[in-house]
Order: sequence, then structure tokens, then C-alpha cells
Amino acid sequence: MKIYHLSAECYPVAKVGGLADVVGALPKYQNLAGLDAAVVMPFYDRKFIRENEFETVFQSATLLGTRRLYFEILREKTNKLGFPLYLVKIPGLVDRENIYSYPDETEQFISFQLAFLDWISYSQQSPDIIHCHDHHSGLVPFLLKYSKLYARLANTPTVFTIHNGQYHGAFGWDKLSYLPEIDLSKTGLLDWSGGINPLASAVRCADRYTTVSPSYLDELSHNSNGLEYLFFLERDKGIGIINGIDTEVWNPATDPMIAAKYEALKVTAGKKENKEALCARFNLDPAKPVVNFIGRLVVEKGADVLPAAVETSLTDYAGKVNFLILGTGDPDTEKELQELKEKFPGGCNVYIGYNEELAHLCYAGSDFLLMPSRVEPCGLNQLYSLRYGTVPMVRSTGGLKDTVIDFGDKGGYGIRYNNTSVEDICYSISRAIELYADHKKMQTLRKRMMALDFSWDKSAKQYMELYKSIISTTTI
Ligand SMILES: Nc1ncnc2c1ncn2[C@@H]1O[C@H](COP(=O)(O)OP(=O)(O)O[C@H]2O[C@H](CO)[C@@H](O)[C@H](O)[C@H]2O)[C@@H](O)[C@H]1O
Repeated sequence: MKIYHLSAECYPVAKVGGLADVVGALPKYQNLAGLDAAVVMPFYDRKFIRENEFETVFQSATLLGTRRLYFEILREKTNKLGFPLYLVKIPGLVDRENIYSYPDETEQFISFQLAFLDWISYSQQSPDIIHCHDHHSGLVPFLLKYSKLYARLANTPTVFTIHNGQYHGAFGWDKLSYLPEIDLSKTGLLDWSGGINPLASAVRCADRYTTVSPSYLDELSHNSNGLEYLFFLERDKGIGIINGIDTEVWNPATDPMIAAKYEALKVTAGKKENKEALCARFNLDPAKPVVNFIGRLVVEKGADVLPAAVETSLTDYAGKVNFLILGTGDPDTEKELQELKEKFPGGCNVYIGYNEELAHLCYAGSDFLLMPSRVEPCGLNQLYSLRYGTVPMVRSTGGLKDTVIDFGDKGGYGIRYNNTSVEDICYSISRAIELYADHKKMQTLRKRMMALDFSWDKSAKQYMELYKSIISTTTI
């Protein structure tokens, strides 16, 4: 079965967050299971691409309105990621350093999708499934079905996965001319609230859509930044499949990015060594619990309440807890966190920026991982923390609800709370401090967490079943 995954991110080529982790891992597991899965993504001026060898497998020109854009499809020569990796390069438009936030982002992602479709169309390919991820590739299901240019591919089965339903990639109807000739009676399938909405269009036009956890599928009809009614209407087309993690990249027994490798049997000693390295680097006290936050400093992740929650905890439980925050995002939150670092030296430290290696050390060396997310479609951080024997402290939402059981419940191992609020976070911190003091309990929980299996095997199987069910219905 031939599958193309289309995505703006893919680890280790270009990563901003969890989308990259999923697209960098799922195809690998699919190939191990006997499928033929490849990734197609935009070209970026980044280290991985500069340092690896690529060959041009196709070149042509596509039309974006009246602009004629030359493009190339490059393929990584050695399949070193465990799957074929293809890059769409369009000089001057899709060849820059950053992944997001250029003023012509709409033009970038539309032309990326058009070049991909031109390539498979002109080179007479017939993939069994085109699997699109998030809004950056959300126009593909519509274009396949309703553009005359791609009529040969009109019955190609498509799956659309929503990693983040808050971003839609919407743009105005004045840019309709960027699309090739389409069936104008179908333009309603592009529209939401008076604009072209790639996420909404993909939900309607893909054969099936998936969310990265079952709970998130339920939540989208209550909270999806204006698409609630659409998700209510299209509920039956959706399926929630929880993300897995790449257990080769995230493995404390072999991880080259941590200070000391460890297995479940030696978890106490292994974490101690990593914690000492982490505390030495950030001037924290290894005798106290280290509570860590890793992620984008945005409202979705509850980062705006972090400064007040950390300050209140460090005041109310003075001398009993340390905080370490690794993230980047909203400038006001960054500033408030930096101020806390000055106010509580030795109690709180902050690393503003993106640092993959440090993230690994944090999962290994922290005792608790705080995730007060308002929205969390799946969440990978809590899965990584479980793998490294670090207790996740999560707000009960989306994938966090589906993957973390409170240690007060039977078989539990994490800390759960209901609200993204200073009160709930501080109360959870008090529970963490108490738990940390009980060495025996901590050891039991660490072993329990490390024995959990969140590898891709089960989820990859669910995607395979989904593909098969779509193929069997589209070919009848
Ligand atoms: N400053 C920093 N330095 C180093 N590493 C950092 C970092 N900030 C974040 N990371 C890393 O980025 C990843 C974040 O993944 P998440 O799944 O938690 O969130 P994200 O919101 O990006 O993904 C969206 O897509 C994924 C995948 O489907 C869903 O799990 C999630 O809920 C959804 O919001 C992790 O690998 C984390 O370690």
C-alpha cells in the first residue's frame, strides 16, 4: 500500500512541535509493518537539509494565479529516516529558514500543495492513500476531487489528521484564483464564515478525518475556534487515534542526549544522576522536587498562568520545590518568567528558546512535568515523561485525559486537575511535594510509568485498518 504523508513539519528535518514528532515517526512504523509510506514536505534552509544528500526526481512549473512557479521535488538519497523523504522546493517562496509566520504563508502552503499534486499527476503516480496533516495540506482533498487538472486522481482516497484544530489557515476569496480550474458548483466546500478555510474543507472533503486522541474528537464540537458546528455535523466521519511515540528516539536506556542512561530497574539512580546534571546547570537544589514545563509559551498550553502559579507555589511552599521552564512564545509571558528567575534565584530557572537536547535532559532529570493545557489534542510531552519515569501533572483535557490516570486512582501514576488556574496548579504542586517525600511510592510510580507502552505499534495498526476500510469503500 503506497501512502504519501503531507506535512509542514517532520522530525528531525524541521520541527516546531508535536506535528514533527508524529510525521517523523508514524511512517517509519508503517514501513516496518510492510506499508510503503513516504513523507512530502516543504524545503527549508535548515541543518538537516544542508547536511544530507538529495537528488532531484522531478522538476516542472506550477501556476499560482498568474505567477508561474518553477519547482523541484528532491528526494533524500539514503532513506536514513526509515522512509522516503521528499521535499518540494520553489525558489524564492518555499526554500526559507523558518517553518511559519511569513506574510505570504498562504501562497507558500498553496504552492506546496499544487507542486505535490502536479508531481504525482504528471508522473502518472497512483498512491493508495494521501494522508494530509493539519491545514497546511488541507486543500488537497478538495483539489483532488474537484479540480479538472487532477481528474485522473479524483478517486484517490484521502485521510486528514487534525493535530491542532485552533489553526485553520483561512484566507480570503480574493485568492481563489490561486487554485487551478475547479468545479464552481463545489466552492461551498471551501467556505467557512465567508472565507476559504483549508481545515474545514479537508474535514468535509477527505474520506475520513482523524484526531490525535478520542477525547479531542469530542471536544472539537465545543471548542475549535469557530468550527464547532462543522465538527458537530461531521462527527461520524471522524475517528480518534491516540499518538504513539518513537521509542528509539525517546529511550532513557540509549538516549545520547541525557547525562546518564537508565532502565526501569535502575530508575532511582538513573534519574538522580540526570537530576544532578540538570540542577548543576540551572542552579537548582537536587534535594527538592524539580517541576518542569516544556513547550510553546501560548495560551493553549496554559503558559499565561505559569508565572503566577510558579510565584504562588514558591511563596506558599517556600524551600520545598524547584521550577524549571523551557519554552518560547508569547513575549509577555517570556518576560514575566525571566522576572521570576531574578526574584527566586535557586528556586526557579528559565530557558527561553528551543533546545531539543535540553528537552531530553529535562524529561530524564525532572521529577514532575507540568502541563496545564487549555487545549491538548494529544500531547506528547506527557508520554515522553512517562517513558523517562517523570510524573506528569496534567489538566484533564483531550489526550491528557486519555493517557494519564491520577495516582490516587487504581493503577494510576500521574497528577490530574480540572482547571487551568493558579489554584488548581498550586494544589497539584502541594500533592507533588507530598508524593515526592514518599520515596517508596515515588519508586513504585516511576516503575509503573516506565512499564507503560505508548509505542506506535497499536496506533499504526489503527491507521492501517482505517486506510483499508477507505480503500475498500472507494473501490466498490
Ligand atoms: N522549547 C522547546 N525546546 C525543546 N523542545 C520543545 C520545546 N517546546 C516544545 N518542544 C517539543 O515539542 C514537542 C511538543 O509536542 P506536543 O505534542 O506537546 O505539542 P504541540 O502543541 O506542538 O503539538 C500538536 O500536535 C501534537 C501531535 O499530534 C499533539 O500531540 C499536540 O497535542 C498538538 O497540540 C515535544 O517533542 C516537546 O519536547
